[in-house]
Amino acid sequence: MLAKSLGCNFIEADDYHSQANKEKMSRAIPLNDEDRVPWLEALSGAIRKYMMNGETLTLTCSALQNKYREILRSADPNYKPGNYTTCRVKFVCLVAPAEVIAERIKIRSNDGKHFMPATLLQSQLDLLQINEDEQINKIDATLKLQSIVDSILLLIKGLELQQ
Ligand SMILES: Nc1ncnc2c1ncn2[C@@H]1O[C@H](COP(=O)(O)OP(=O)(O)O)[C@@H](O)[C@H]1O
Ligand SMILES: O=C(O)[C@H](O)[C@@H](O)[C@H](O)[C@H](O)COP(=O)(O)O
Repeated sequence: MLAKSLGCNFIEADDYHSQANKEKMSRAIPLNDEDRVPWLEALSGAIRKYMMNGETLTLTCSALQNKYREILRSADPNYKPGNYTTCRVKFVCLVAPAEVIAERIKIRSNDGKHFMPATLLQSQLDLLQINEDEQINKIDATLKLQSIVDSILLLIKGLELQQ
């Protein structure tokens, strides 16, 4: 929905997972850094391709830790580690109580449309870490989808005004 509103490209990060990663998650085994790094590097390469073409991209991704987000930020060839404000890769964190996320994952995996079981949620929440200095905006993910999209569009407008 956000990509449609922006008229831009869209990537769902799960589509970049190897078959081995998907199988591991479907067996309820959390990924480790060795599994994640090639996946994040492939995503970073995709971001860079769009950026170099002067195109905008919306990416939905569980980039749980700053070290993972750093790989995505490095898609910007001018990015200097830690220079979050000038980096052209921006993050928005969708926040919801664990019970809400668990319920949504359950519904989704019961539909048989996704490899991720609800039992993996706790390991994801344990890893999730956002540092204050990254200044990542948080949006309430319990809102209606249209309100979430509108809030992100407002944030993007704010960022554009700063430049
Ligand atoms: N704001 C929302 N309100 C109600 N249901 C939602 C909302 N956002 C996502 N969902 C539902 O939750 C499930 C997981 O959403 P999804 O976009 O696949 O999340 P993620 O990719 O972050 O795990 C989907 O079935 C989706 O329809
Ligand atoms: O780093 C990881 O452990 C995985 O990449 C993992 O985050 C997975 O991709 C999603 O959690 C499942 O997909 P959804 O984001 O669609 O729930």
